[in-house]
Amino acid sequence: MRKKVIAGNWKMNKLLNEAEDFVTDVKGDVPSFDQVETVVVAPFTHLHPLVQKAAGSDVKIGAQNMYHEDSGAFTGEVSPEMLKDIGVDYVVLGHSERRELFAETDESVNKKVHASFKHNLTPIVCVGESDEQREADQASEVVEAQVKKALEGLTNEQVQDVIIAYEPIWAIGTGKTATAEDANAMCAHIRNVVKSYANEEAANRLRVQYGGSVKPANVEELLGQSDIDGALVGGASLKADSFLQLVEAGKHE
Ligand SMILES: O=C(CO)COP(=O)(O)O
Repeated sequence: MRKKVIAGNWKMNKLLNEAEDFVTDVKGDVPSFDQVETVVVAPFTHLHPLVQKAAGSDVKIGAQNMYHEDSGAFTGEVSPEMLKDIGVDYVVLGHSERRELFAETDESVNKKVHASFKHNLTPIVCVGESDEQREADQASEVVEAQVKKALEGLTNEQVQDVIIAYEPIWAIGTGKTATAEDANAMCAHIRNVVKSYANEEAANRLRVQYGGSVKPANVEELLGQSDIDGALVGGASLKADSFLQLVEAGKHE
């Protein structure tokens, strides 16, 4: 059985004191790491203080992006080595907002995935189709191409530690959620795509999250599906009480 991962992607929200208060509020109430992985994915400026706030608790901290090189003349970028150095454990890669607004490509995501393994960061790789692509019946192939490129060149040992977040773009921040059945079908498709080039065991261990308007009211149905192993949550992760409800729903005994 795959352990669920509930990750709150704050995007560009919260000032430092609000972020610290949030972690202080939730850290005593989240289930143990053995029951569910709880990740707060925060802006770069907040990462180090949040790692310190979360120390000794079951809350892990993730970054929203990074560059693929260790160091050098890359003004404005943050390296995987820097993230690891301050105690960050996860990194979200290829979010649709980064693909759309900041020219992130499947190639750059693949480089970053390799860099995350070099520095022992767990990558949360985002994939998902647009409204137009879904309307044109291209969702499966779009997602398949994104997954194949993102994971290109990984070993089976690495593949099993990847987290893929299936986030249909039309469901992000819109209040529209994919039906639990549709979301599950795409998550199962993703696992089958992985099986076509990694071994069965690695593909069965890899976790696939759903993201897009996940909230306390729909999380249980989504997480109850056979191939949905967690959630990547924007809006509903910003308040401590709703975030805790989401994490609680991911818990197994
Ligand atoms: O983009 C998302 C998480 O990465 C989803 O955002 P919402 O939960 O606000 O729809």
